Amino acid sequence: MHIIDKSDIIRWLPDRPKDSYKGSMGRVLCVGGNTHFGGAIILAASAAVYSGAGLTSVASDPINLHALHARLPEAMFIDYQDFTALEDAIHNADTVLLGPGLGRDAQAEAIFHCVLSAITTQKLVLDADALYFISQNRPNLPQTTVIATPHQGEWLRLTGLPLSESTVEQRQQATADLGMWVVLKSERTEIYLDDTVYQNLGGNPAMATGGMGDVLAGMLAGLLGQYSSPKETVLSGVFLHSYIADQLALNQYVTLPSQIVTEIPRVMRELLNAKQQF
Ligand SMILES: NC(=O)C1=CN([C@@H]2O[C@H](COP(=O)(O)OP(=O)(O)OC[C@H]3O[C@@H](n4cnc5c(N)ncnc54)[C@H](OP(=O)(O)O)[C@@H]3O)[C@@H](O)[C@H]2O)[C@@H](O)CC1
Ligand SMILES: Nc1ncnc2c1ncn2[C@@H]1O[C@H](COP(=O)(O)OP(=O)(O)O)[C@@H](O)[C@H]1O
Ligand SMILES: [Mg+2]
Repeated sequence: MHIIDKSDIIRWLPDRPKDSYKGSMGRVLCVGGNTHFGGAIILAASAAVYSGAGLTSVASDPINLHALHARLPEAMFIDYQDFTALEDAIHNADTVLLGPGLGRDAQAEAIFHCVLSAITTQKLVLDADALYFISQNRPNLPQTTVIATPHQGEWLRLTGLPLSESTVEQRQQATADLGMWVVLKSERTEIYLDDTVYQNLGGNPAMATGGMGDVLAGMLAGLLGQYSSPKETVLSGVFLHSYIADQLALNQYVTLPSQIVTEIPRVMRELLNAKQQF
């Protein structure tokens, strides 16, 4: 098992090219947020925007429209019940995040299948209720980069393997069977990328707050359109999420997911400055 190394993260950080424009910095679509869990998709979309994504859209229940725009006017909005608009939005994106706050009812299931079948080349991040539907239905996945971000409960539901009573080799095999890259979240998050496994040593108990995983999923989606290597992106996103949380925990008893979001641009700048000093 490899340990994620800060010097690699710094080296991999993309310089924002001088001729960058919004269309070249990643087009992200975040799908989720039912009438109860709008906060989950708003946090994820905020994390994508603050991670530097050029264009971010949210496909959600219309009840979340005003809250989204009050928090994040940078995001565009689609009613996720309008499948024609949803499919168009997927085809206009280069990365899709599916699951935070989606729910598990029949409407959520229909949206889940609509997104899976509309994906062509888009990279796909699956979290929360999208992972629930994967574990229930075992659908065919699109032939593109697919990244799942389960917590231990979601991992158990997906694979039947309790984290504490399984070996790395068993988890590697289970990941290969799933046919996705897996970010297995815990206090020592493990990242399963094909035949290589990484561990992230960052993170702390001040992160034990609802919405913290939604922010990680949004960061991964936001970064995927900016890095050239998806593997480096996943490792960088996991590292940055916990690195920011560890900085905040020096002065805070608890860290709010939205506080991680607002720190992302500053910390990425700090690490980019370190890269440019070499
Ligand atoms: N602001 C919002 O709108 C927010 C909305 N959210 C949305 O809520 C929806 C449901 O998501 P979920 O994660 O709460 O539910 P689920 O998938 O059933 O997992 C819980 C089960 O797993 C188990 N478990 C074991 N180990 C665990 C671990 N380390 N971490 C966590 N769980 C662990 C756990 O065991 P227990 O705690 O009961 O012992 C329990 O049996 C989803 O749409 C999500 O996006 C959230 O994102 C928060 C912010
Ligand atoms: N004690 C802890 N130590 C390190 N990281 C933690 C701790 N508690 C939570 N986290 C991190 O917070 C995130 C929680 O994700 P998740 O359970 O999906 O949250 P939510 O669904 O509420 O958004 C993961 O990235 C996990 O690694
Ligand atoms: Mg979660």
